[in-house]
Amino acid sequence: MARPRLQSITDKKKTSVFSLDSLSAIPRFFKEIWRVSPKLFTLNTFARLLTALSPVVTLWIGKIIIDEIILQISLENQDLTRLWTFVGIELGVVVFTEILNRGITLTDGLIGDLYSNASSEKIIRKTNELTLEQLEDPEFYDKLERARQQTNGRVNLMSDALSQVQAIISIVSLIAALIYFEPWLIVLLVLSIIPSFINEAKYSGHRYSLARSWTAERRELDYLRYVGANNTTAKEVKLFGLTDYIAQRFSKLSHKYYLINKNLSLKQSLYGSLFNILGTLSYYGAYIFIIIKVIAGVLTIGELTFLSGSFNRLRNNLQQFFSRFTRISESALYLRDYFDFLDIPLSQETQNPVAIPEVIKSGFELKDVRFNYPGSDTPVLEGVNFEIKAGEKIAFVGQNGAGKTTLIKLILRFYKPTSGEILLDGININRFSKEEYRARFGVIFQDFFKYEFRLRENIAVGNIDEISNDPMILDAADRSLANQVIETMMDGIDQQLGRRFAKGQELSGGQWQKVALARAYMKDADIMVLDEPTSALDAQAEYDVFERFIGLTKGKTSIIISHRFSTVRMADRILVLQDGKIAEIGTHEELMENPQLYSRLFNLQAAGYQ
Ligand SMILES: Nc1ncnc2c1ncn2[C@@H]1O[C@H](COP(=O)(O)OP(=O)(O)OP(=O)(O)O)[C@@H](O)[C@H]1O
Repeated sequence: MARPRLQSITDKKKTSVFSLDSLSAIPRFFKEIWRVSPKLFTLNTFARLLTALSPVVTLWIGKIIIDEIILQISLENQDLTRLWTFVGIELGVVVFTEILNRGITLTDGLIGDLYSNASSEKIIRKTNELTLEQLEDPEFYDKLERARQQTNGRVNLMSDALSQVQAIISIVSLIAALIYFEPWLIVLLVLSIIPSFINEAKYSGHRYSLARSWTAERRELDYLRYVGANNTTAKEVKLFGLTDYIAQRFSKLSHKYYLINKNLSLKQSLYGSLFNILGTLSYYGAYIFIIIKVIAGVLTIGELTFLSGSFNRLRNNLQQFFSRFTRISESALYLRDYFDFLDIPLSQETQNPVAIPEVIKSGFELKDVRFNYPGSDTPVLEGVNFEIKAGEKIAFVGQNGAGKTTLIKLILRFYKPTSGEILLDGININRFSKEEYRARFGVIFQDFFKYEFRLRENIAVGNIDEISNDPMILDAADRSLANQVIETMMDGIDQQLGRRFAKGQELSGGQWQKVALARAYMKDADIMVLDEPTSALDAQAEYDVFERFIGLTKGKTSIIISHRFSTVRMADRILVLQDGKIAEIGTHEELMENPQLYSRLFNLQAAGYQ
């Protein structure tokens, strides 16, 4: 828990000037909103400007009407034309304002929806631009988390900020009217509002600091919620009776947050109510002041209603203005998180990339490759030297944690070696455009993702441009044996998979693996990388899959990771990794002749089958 505490201290520093500092993100925010829909935004702003003047106009008409009524009562020959005209005008203004208000609510909602969709899309796109290294870093992850949150907050921020502009116009017009009659009332008003504003500002700053310093814990809470209430974990949770454990862990942590938050809320409301009473007292002070003036004959009854109405409106408007201001500053802090996330610098794209050879001639060469995962001092790979010849099928074997998948991640450029280099046809792979380089690979990972989309999509993700190319998808399915899965589906290739959505069909582990393997066949890749592609397959399916694989990928460079030696032995050469170093390398026969790790592990597995 050391990190959050430290974070909250630094955040406090940051938020002490929060109200002005955070507002710097607002202009960019409005630019984004404008881009989402210039038409709706213009309509919305225009409607707000018009409604902003309605309070002072209706109060002023009200004053004229009351004075006119009093005048007409005192006359013998009454002429009510003027009176009814103003009543009519007031009605017109009220109806028009109501229509405008409806329009504002409608456009607020529409712009909000568009903006929230656009910002979610931006987050998805930005996430893709980040490296695995950045995404695995908890600090980056927290940023992502904070950017993802508050999507609704950002929408409210928009209507708050626009309402603020509207409020300023109303306030200025009401102030002008008050100054015209009684400038003193303004002084009284400002004095009564300021303490309440300071209170609001102070506590919303604290609230943000708290929320921010709890990002990591909130992530934990989300995770506990996911583990405790999820169809994929339900089996284990029930079997191991984990509900109480998870619920208690959740409630302990969430209650801690609740208590701190409650404390803040209590203080904020306590002081808030006190300062509100001050505002009410000031209103009555002003009211008495105006009544005395009316009795003294300085002001008319119409002016009394106008002034007391204006004063009250102004007080409410100012109070809302200030509390909205603090709300805006608070939301703007979250907005800054969102922009911070969008502005995370991307790792340098390869400058002046070298063209990738059309046909791979000599293959890969790893020269003295060493690697530690970022933030860790433990070497995962040490002094790794070997070649993968063009067209060769090489298998990586070794015990759990030996570094096999890591080696693949380096070859695929998810990470850069800490030292040493990886060459393709003699050129350092970092010199190729990352996108073009990766496009040459057909890959299935050990921890492939089960997209709860249609079966078609689950295969086409290997080459998403071909999502509508049924022959290609079916062909890839044939190669990976996923055709057997398609045959059993009610909706065939368009079967929804998983249980999350309606009509979804869950697959068995092996069926999922066949579907995922088809992704690697979705393009005519030069290099195939299969990281434990058959671990969930039955013995017959595994044999069939590999027999096909060998036949279909003749002449293609392939890397296979497997713990099954029956599979591994089909490779041209086998690289045995042990604790991040190459222990042995050679053909199956060569390695079997040496009484080392490979032959020991092979015999161990073979003995298990006897
Ligand atoms: N993202 C990561 N961050 C930090 N360490 C990692 C990460 N991924 C793997 N490691 C560590 O690197 C080492 C090698 O892991 P790797 O996944 O390459 O092993 P492997 O040989 O593929 O194992 P397995 O047979 O179990 O799949 C392990 O000690 C693991 O703890």
